[in-house]
Amino acid sequence: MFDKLAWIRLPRNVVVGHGVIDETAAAIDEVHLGGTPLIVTSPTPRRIAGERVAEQFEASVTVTVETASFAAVERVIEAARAEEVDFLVGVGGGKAIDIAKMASDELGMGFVSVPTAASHDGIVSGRGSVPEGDTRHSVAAEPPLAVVADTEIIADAPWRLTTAGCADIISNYTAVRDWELAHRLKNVEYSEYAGALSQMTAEMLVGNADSIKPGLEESAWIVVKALVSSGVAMSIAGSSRPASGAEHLISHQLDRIAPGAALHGHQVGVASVVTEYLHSGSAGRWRNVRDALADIGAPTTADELGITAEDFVEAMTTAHEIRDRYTILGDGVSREAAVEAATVTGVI
Ligand SMILES: NC(=O)C1=CN([C@@H]2O[C@H](COP(=O)(O)OP(=O)(O)OC[C@H]3O[C@@H](n4cnc5c(N)ncnc54)[C@H](O)[C@@H]3O)[C@@H](O)[C@H]2O)C=CC1
Ligand SMILES: O=C(CO)COP(=O)(O)O
Ligand SMILES: [Zn+2]
Repeated sequence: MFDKLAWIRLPRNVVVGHGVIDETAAAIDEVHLGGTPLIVTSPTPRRIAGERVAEQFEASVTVTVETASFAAVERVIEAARAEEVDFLVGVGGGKAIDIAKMASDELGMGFVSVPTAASHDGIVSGRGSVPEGDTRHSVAAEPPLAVVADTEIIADAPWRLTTAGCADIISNYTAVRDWELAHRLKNVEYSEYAGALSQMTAEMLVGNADSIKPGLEESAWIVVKALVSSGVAMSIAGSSRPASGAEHLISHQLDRIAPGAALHGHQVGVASVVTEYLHSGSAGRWRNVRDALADIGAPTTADELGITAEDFVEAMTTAHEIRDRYTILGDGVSREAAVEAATVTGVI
């Protein structure tokens, strides 16, 4: 019997442009979501965008979250049930959006994604990324029915959030290499479409690096398009594999070892310099990854991340334990190999 199944869930409305925050209710109405929204946001995005979304509805409820955790997801679920809302809107960075999409999944309610920063490629994906104890889960979550990305708001956000989003995209190079490796060595299911889309997204972003500059709304436009494209690759794959390999495992480990030190995108970018070195050696493409990061002004060293050499090496040597995801880290790199890779690449 033919037993393959592809169930690809994509957003129906993706609205990107200047001032489109004020079209949020219209974009929601078009996908036939009605009633009272629960707006899931964090303090700054609430002020910048959450209130502008809320005022487009007769009634709404807002919950403010601070961290990506299962406890925060539970709190949102309880609020949604207590207030008898009809659908959820995530307004903010990656954490608020992840919490909203995971709560929506549990509640069986529609989800709408309103990113206020181009800092991560989870704005479209049907995945949530949450730490728990010693592990980091990549869980299936409700993909957005609509995405509303206001380039005016996103261009006004601190520039480092945009360079983090670029670095999250640049890390697709190594994520795809890890995925191909896992396919060859461990027979992990691989989608050529998703792999090619993810890699092409990184290539296009790097090709447009000259147009990605602070203060240009055009930059927000280019980066949001890339983040959407990368999220679609994850939806096609049905996993975060096209956009998350060993560099993400190292970053997730850094979140545990040095919490709050740097943005997710910046961490995965620096980590991808060393994982590219592990893939292709000293003559390989790690310089291209480093130069692409440097061109858009993202960190290329542990020091620029605010992370000590010791912590970075510890993250490299323990990252394989965080999740059952085969990558170039195999069953663990030795301390000597980690120090060598991080030193040759100038990361430490
Ligand atoms: N589910 C998925 O497929 C993916 C999930 N992620 C997750 O997303 C998270 C990283 O997302 P980030 O956005 O980097 O972190 P974040 O959500 O913590 O946002 C970073 C900071 O920027 C603030 N912020 C957002 N918009 C702003 C604006 N316009 N002006 C001023 N401040 C603003 C936020 O309030 C927060 O303090 C991680 O937890 C990561 O694992 C990342 C990529 C993909
Ligand atoms: O950050 C991601 C893609 O950029 C996905 O992270 P996870 O693999 O933890 O879901
Ligand atoms: Zn990421």
